[in-house]
Amino acid sequence: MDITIQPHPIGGTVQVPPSKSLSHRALICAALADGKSVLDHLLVSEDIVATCSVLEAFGAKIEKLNEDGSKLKMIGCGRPSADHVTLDCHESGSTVRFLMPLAALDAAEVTLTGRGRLPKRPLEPYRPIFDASQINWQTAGDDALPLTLSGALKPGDYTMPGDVSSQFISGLLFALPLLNGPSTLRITTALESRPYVDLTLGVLKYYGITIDVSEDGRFYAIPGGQHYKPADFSVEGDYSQAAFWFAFGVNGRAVRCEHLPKTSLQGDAAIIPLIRQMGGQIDWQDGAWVAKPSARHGIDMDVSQCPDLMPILAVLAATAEGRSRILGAGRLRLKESDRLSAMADLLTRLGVRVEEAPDGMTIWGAGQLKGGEIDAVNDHRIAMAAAAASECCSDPLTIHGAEAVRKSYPDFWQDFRQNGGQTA
Ligand SMILES: O=C(O)C1=C[C@@H](OP(=O)(O)O)[C@@H](O)[C@H](O)C1
Ligand SMILES: C=C(OP(=O)(O)O)C(=O)O
Repeated sequence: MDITIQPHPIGGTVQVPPSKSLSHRALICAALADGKSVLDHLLVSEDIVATCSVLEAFGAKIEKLNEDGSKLKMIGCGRPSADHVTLDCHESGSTVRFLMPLAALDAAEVTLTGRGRLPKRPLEPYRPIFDASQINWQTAGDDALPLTLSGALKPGDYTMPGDVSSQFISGLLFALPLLNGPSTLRITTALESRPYVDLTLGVLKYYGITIDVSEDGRFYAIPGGQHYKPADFSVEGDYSQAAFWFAFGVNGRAVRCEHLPKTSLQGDAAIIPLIRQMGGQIDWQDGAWVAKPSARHGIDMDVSQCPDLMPILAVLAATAEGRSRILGAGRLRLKESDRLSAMADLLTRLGVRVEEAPDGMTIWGAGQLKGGEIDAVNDHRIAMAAAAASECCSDPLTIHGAEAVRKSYPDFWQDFRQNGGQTA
């Protein structure tokens, strides 16, 4: 789907969609509990559909309690039991990494498949752990999806790099407590995207799972024989998605983002101090964050703990005065697209001077951007960052592949239009 945007200031009030990360976690924990949990204000998007379909293949039962499925009753299955099934993880890195250890919990044979770029995104950090459990790991020879696993995950003392994806750590934290003995997990590098592991620990605790973690987040002691306890859960708004609206607000007219808590375990809440550090105005007003039109200057930003913010931070840098540097972004090349090269290409096409590096980029603020055509490269965050950039374009901007937003924010273009976006 192509969308052509006539540049126009964006402003108004937005109901921020539910957190994708928390929606995945609440669904998984409720599915592993032995009993009924009511989950409310869940995100409804392609990635969440993927997680729900795998959880149902594990034996969980899902009953929608409203039309779009944002409220549902989960009848948990306790321990997953999936044998000789194919688990379609769509394009969701969270789904495949969170659920792979659970799929290998018992001596089952399961095949995991993926779509788009998912088969190319790393899975090998799990390989030594699965090999240690004598789990048979069968692919077409490139460690990628489709992947067939058979065998049973065993308790043990495991190690894992912390600079590929935090999702591998979360995946082990979901599964290891269910084993019949204790395990430990030691992170062998710096831990990046650590807030996501903290998010996992928080939801696990809410569902009755206890894990001891060291101060630096690089050592986990996981008692076995634990049971998830059913619990109702209501999902808070998504700071990763709110970030796009904050950019609209500081570059256009004021934007009020509702359904966000003032503080959150979500790592992308870092967008607020980052915008303020640039000189942008964002205030907590009557129970919501309000981003207001405000000039900004360039800054240096380390995104190693908040990688999903990189696309919108690149746009905020391009529309600020002076130079900005984005650092700690090497892992952005491993997402739904190579986001570093995608954003360097997008901004260059819009007339911005960008210097790309292996793990980041330098951006010279251009104030006003040119119009033109860009490709969302099948990446929801690139599509939404392009929309944010369009607000500062002198001419219309056409986005090819704008439908990519359905992965995490299916109503994005509707919300965009409702807040002043002019699209053809
Ligand atoms: O655990 C999660 O919910 C996520 C972790 C992050 O991945 P990495 O840990 O690979 O950075 C992030 O990019 C992704 O959108 C969601
Ligand atoms: C990378 C993302 O998600 P996932 O890893 O779950 O595909 C994202 O939402 O930007």
